[in-house]
Amino acid sequence: MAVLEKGNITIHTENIFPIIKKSLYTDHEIFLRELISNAVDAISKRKMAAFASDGAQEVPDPQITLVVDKANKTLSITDNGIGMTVDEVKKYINQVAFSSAEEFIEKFQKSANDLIGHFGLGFYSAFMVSQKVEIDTLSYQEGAQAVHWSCDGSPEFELTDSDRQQVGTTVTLTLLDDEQEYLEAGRIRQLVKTYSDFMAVPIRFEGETLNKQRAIWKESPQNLTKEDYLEFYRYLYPFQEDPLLWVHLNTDYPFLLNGILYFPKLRPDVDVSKGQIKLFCNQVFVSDHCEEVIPEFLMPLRGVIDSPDIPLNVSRSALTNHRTVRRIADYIAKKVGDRLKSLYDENPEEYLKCWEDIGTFVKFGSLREDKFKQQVEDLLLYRTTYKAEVTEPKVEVLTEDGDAWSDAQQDDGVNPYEKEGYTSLKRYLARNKERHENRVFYCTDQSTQATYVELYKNQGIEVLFMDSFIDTNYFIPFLEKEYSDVKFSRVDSELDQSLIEEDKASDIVDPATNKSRSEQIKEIFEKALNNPNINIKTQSLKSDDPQSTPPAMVLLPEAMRRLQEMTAMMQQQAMAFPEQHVLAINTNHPLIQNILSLSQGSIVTGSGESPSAELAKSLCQHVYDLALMAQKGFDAEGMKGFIERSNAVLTRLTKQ
Ligand SMILES: Nc1ncnc2c1ncn2[C@@H]1O[C@H](COP(=O)(O)OP(=O)(O)OP(=O)(O)O)[C@@H](O)[C@H]1O
Repeated sequence: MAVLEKGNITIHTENIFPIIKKSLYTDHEIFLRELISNAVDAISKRKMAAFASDGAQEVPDPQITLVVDKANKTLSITDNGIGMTVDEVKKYINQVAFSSAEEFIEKFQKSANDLIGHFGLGFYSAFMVSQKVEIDTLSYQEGAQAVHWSCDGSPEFELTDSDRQQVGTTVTLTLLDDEQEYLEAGRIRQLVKTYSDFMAVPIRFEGETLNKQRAIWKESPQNLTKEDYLEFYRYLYPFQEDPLLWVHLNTDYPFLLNGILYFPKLRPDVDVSKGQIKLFCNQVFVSDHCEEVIPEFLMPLRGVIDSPDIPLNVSRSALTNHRTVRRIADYIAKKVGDRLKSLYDENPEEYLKCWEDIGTFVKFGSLREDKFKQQVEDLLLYRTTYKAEVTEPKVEVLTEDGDAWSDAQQDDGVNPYEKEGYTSLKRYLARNKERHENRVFYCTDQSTQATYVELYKNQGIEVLFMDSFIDTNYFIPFLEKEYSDVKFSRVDSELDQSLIEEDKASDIVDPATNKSRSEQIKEIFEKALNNPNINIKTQSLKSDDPQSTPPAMVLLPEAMRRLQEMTAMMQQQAMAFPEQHVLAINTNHPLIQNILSLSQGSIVTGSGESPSAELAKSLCQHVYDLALMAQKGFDAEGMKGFIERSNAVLTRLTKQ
């Protein structure tokens, strides 16, 4: 074996080997990713060369083979790629590879462990785990001489002839004593799965192919089926529910970017602050966390993004401010918005199916990013008490920026979302302009606010259900800021003028006391409840059938309730029922009128109140209990009291 050359590798840093070995401590495992990537590159170069020679050269099926030799403590990576000539080894290994390693180390030393992918150390990363690295290679070029390069981790190398017959390269690592884990089959499999799963060349080890190879995000969306996307998702996130929808990113200008982002079905126990999107660079896995590249509000998404234009050897903080990265983030947000818009326009059924799950996400995005908000503004849906009937005439919406609605109209002229009981805010406001301009009535809890909703519905007033956490705590205040004329009132905050009529009871004055009936009712209740925190108001609810309206309702004024909600949220507690609240007594209701008569008919005796006055008092209490129950239900103590009082009332009523 002729020694072709012995020499020193030219390096400028004192000696990079100790640095490679020690400083890159945490990430030793990436050596395999780097060597496999080189092998894949060599294979595609060979393909290109064959292509250029118009098929004059035959190219074998591409393959990378990993072999472990435990006795000799070696791990080798063999490819049937382009190979290297002596001159190429001298140039690419001794010079190029080293100088890029040097550059990398310089950067690395500056930003320590902060680098996102530890990319670009390339071939020399092999020295992190090896006491000796050998290259055995034969170039594809005709008449090339196979060469053997060997280096023991000092800047000295040796280059000799080799008797290799097959075109390609084998890199053999004699592992350091404390790096023996890389002789374990399980570890090798795990590394290939993690980093090189989507490399387009089969990676063979102990008789099997370890990698999946197919990177569908690099393929054209036209060639992919729904099943392809689902299968890929299930592969990336096994044992998870299927995603709701996905966006295929595919651009080559002004940066190269491919990827697929999925909207998962969010489970409450998933921590969405930790991104689950995988970052790749030319199909090589880089990181599970790419918070710096993805806009924060897109963090709940899953999937893959792959871009060689994301700089990987800068610190994470530098990455956030990097111009290309910011543009990529904007691009991704825009594409997500576009996808939602097209689904909204083209497939209302599918959009609605997803809405309950993606609604929070879309709202959060709107809160966070103005551009995104503008994009999805008209796609935000609210469940409503209004339901468009197919026979109804089309609602004309006059919005400043045109009728964004028309695209979603269907043949029958009825908005498909309204047919299903959903509306946009714009449509709600337009529809109710005549009756309550710029007022939105909403409900946050369908069961505890059912009485109120019913009351509004019966009077033909439309109520929106805004019952998610984000609605009550963030989104309503946000919408009020955005649309400064619009005010939101929860159905139980006050009784809108349109629900009440002139209180006849206030006109009827009792000559004996000089008090109106309303004042008397108020007094009876005040006395019976004897609680200064309850502000009693008398009002007359509009209805053709007063018996069907509630006799009394507990009201929590909007501003006061919101303040309490906010305080509770900041203290991370559930909001306690406000001590101070309004009790609106419906003077129109027969029960209230009966209580008044009962109370007036009572004779005050010397020893206290007459039985009918006492009954009236108990009934007042009962009316209040029922109003409270309709508002919030009872706690244990409240329930006990309520049952006791109810039994007492019933006993009294059945006494005769
Ligand atoms: N298996 C191989 N077959 C053929 N040539 C190789 C092989 N491995 C390395 N080389 C050559 O050595 C050069 C240096 O490799 P190295 O991995 O250090 O850097 P790189 O691949 O050019 O860049 P990167 O920093 O992205 O890894 C390569 O550009 C290539 O020309």
